[in-house]
Amino acid sequence: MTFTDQLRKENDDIFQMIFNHPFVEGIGRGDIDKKAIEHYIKADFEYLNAFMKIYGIALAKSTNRTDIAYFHDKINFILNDEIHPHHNFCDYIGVGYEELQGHPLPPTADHYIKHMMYHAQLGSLGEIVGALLPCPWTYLEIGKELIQTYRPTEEHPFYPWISFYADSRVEKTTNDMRNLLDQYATHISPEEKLRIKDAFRKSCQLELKFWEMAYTLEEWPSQEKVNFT
Ligand SMILES: Cc1ncc(CO)c(N)n1
Repeated sequence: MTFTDQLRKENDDIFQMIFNHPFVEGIGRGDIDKKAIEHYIKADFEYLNAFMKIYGIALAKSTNRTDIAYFHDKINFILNDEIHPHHNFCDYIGVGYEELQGHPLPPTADHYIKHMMYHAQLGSLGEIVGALLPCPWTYLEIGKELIQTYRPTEEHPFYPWISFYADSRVEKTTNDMRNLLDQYATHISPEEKLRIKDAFRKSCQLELKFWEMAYTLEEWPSQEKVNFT
């Protein structure tokens, strides 16, 4: 069993909770509260901005051209391709994408990006990848699960979203990241492996909580804004 097989197995409890989350099931059924989608997009636009910055840090810590090219491609993928599932949600709720950009992050999304940033700033390349990997991996499996369970056709309102994440490009992103981490894990200490496991599990938990954040329209206790950067 590879290191990432082991990570997947040890976190199967969370993966199953994600598949059974009412927001995720709502994508499959084709009905989600419009306010929840709006909340999701507002947070996810900023989340993906943070994700690209972390790819940039991973790129800076890379030691060979293969890894540099990988992170470069992934930034491009978020910038130019991952806007499509967002547009699918925006079209469904009838709100322009621009209106949903530049909003402060609710607590869970704020926590998630700071968790990734922590490993990016203080950890090894392995730790960064451990924190990033649940992002494509959970979405790939959500896409596949939804296809299997709901067999959506092109008439399904979220067909573009579901087929985007079930697609071979997201599968390749996940597999490339897994290969990178599996190779990395062949020459690290048991302590570092534990740090990577911790980073990976927390990201899985925060993926689940991100859906819950959108579903419950989570906000800070006081909405009074501080300066948002
Ligand atoms: C929170 C979150 N996790 C994963 C993805 C997939 O890239 C996303 N768009 N947002």
